[in-house]
Amino acid sequence: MPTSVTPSGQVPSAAISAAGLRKSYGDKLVLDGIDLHIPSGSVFALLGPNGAGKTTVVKILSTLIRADDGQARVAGHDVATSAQAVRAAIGVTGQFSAVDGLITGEENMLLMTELHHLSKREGRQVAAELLERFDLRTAAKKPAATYSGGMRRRLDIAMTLVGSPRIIFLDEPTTGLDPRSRHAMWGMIRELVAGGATVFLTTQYLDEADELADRIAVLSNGKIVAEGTSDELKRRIPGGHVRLRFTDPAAYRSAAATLRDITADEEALALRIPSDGSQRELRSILDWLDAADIEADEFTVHTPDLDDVFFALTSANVPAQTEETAR
Ligand SMILES: Nc1ncnc2c1ncn2[C@@H]1O[C@H](COP(=O)(O)OP(=O)(O)OP(=O)(O)O)[C@@H](O)[C@H]1O
Repeated sequence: MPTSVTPSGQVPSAAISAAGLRKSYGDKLVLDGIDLHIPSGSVFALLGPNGAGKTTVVKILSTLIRADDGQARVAGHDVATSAQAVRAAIGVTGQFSAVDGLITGEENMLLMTELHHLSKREGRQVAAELLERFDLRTAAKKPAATYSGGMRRRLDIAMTLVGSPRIIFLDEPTTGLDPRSRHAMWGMIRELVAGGATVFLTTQYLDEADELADRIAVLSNGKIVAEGTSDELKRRIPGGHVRLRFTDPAAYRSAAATLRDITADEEALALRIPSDGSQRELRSILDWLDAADIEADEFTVHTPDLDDVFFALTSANVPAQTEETAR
């Protein structure tokens, strides 16, 4: 759901904004001019293949490293000149967890409450509430080293929430989790947003961005090559088609000879007919097959998904887009 306008018709303030961020490591240009505008209370997903620079963006925005060039503001503060104010407003869970495996989940939480200068009583209360909320109450007295990957990740996020940050960076929050834990994590992220937080998520998983994000940016070769809602991104690339599959090679050959504008896959005995998947087009394809007396064993409709978008946009053959077309 796009969140560019609130129900009252106002444009929400940006929780995170950036202009022209650049970063190199030695000769390697990692970020080549990144612009961002992320409204408060929304989920933004930065999507990109391994090594695209996602963590580097998170590190710059969370003041862990400095950009070589460009500006960024988080919670209204400049990351370069007001790093302390930025840190006070954000929570970050990264690929390198803050969880100490040698102490219990509860002790990890209490340590965090001390870092946030909460009183002992308040600290115990906040820790207990968060352990309960993240389904860790029964495991609270066990060393974190004995936790599963999903439990560890939940503890990590619970620790991040101790200071009630309004802006939360989640760097690949579900990498390595099993499907059940991933879905549980998605539920928790939705709860954070329902509570008013802004979430900046990095992920390699397209379904995760599709599920959670109001807006998605695709990072490739140091640039944002596309940005929009999941539906907007899917509309930008062709790829919709109807797939006909045959079991009888003679029927396949006869159909392949009769139909025009198709792509044939001889090995799979399958034909692809370009289509936008609309009811009108599907009806005319079916009429057309009937008229030609073609009976396929399988008829499937394929609409472009985020996978198609991702592969189309991050393929090495696709030239970088201009600012105008990428927005
Ligand atoms: N401290 C560093 N010194 C040198 N190169 C670095 C450093 N940190 C990151 N890089 C390089 O910068 C590039 C981007 O790294 P980054 O971790 O931001 O990518 P990513 O998109 O988060 O990847 P992944 O999904 O694998 O975590 C990579 O090629 C990486 O090797």
